[in-house]
Amino acid sequence: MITAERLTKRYGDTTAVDAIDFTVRPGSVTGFLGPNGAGKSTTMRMVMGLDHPSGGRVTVNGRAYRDLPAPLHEVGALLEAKAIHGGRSAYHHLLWLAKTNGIPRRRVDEVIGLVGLDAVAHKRSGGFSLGMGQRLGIAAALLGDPGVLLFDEPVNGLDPEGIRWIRTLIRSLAAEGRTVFVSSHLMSEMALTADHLLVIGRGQILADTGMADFIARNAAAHVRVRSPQGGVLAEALRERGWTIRRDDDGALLVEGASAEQVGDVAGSRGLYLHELSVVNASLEEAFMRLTADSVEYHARTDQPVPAGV
Ligand SMILES: Nc1ncnc2c1ncn2[C@@H]1O[C@H](COP(=O)(O)OP(=O)(O)OP(=O)(O)O)[C@@H](O)[C@H]1O
Repeated sequence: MITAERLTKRYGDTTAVDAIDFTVRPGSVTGFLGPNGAGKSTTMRMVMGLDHPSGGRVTVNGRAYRDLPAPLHEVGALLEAKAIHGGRSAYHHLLWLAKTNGIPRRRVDEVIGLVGLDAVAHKRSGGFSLGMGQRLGIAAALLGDPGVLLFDEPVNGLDPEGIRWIRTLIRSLAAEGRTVFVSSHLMSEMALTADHLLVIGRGQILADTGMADFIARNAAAHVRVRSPQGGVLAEALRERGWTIRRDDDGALLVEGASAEQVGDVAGSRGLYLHELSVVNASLEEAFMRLTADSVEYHARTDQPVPAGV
């Protein structure tokens, strides 16, 4: 369990983390979402004792990181760009970590097998691909068999096979009853991985809720309809009081109506339809709506359709 109470971090005039309270619970994957610069990495670094809070506190299983008697057995983390001595092999890097933390040598072989690095374990890690480097970082995080795990952008730069592997691993760690806290900018991936979400914007918690609940509250399903007479159809739909937007390919996105209602309006005007479907709300849409005010720089791409198109 990870608990933050009034956790604060200031860098000069910047308040990176602003008196936040949250609890990350065992047995499920908690996703940590927020725009660039929201304070995710800073929060994770404070959990791992790499940054000192300016105020408040954060604990792992009730203790601050520096007070944990055997930290590697309590919490493991894959943070951004791990500094690993490139001249060392994966095996020797892990063995050195194990020795300095009183972990038996056989556990090194175990974690190497677990992350699938057996074939390259004795090669210099300096020549590792991004994916192999991530696997090595995860092996190090798992070395002490900790009950709490943090992953900061674990799928950054990975190929689809690597992404799927990490997703399966993260889900299985939570299924074993561990506390798993993971940040990612890949919304589609987060939607498949996390059960619970903690959303941060400008250093403050914007949402702390279950995945399904978050999407239902912050985004609505809509109807997508495509017609060769799109302009006439848009006008007819707008007359019914529904909000219409135009998708990149010219399709109309209708909010507040069912597919049947949209089809009936088209039918009553004798308009042809080339497509009519319900689009379920996505995590990405919910995230964009919730954090719109927390993003420092953003471009509008989804403009309402002007009247008369
Ligand atoms: N060492 C530092 N010195 C000064 N400012 C910092 C430092 N680390 C982070 N910040 C600032 O704190 C804020 C939060 O940064 P942080 O890296 O925690 O955000 P993040 O949510 O992880 O962003 P990203 O998604 O881009 O990785 C930003 O405004 C950042 O510029």
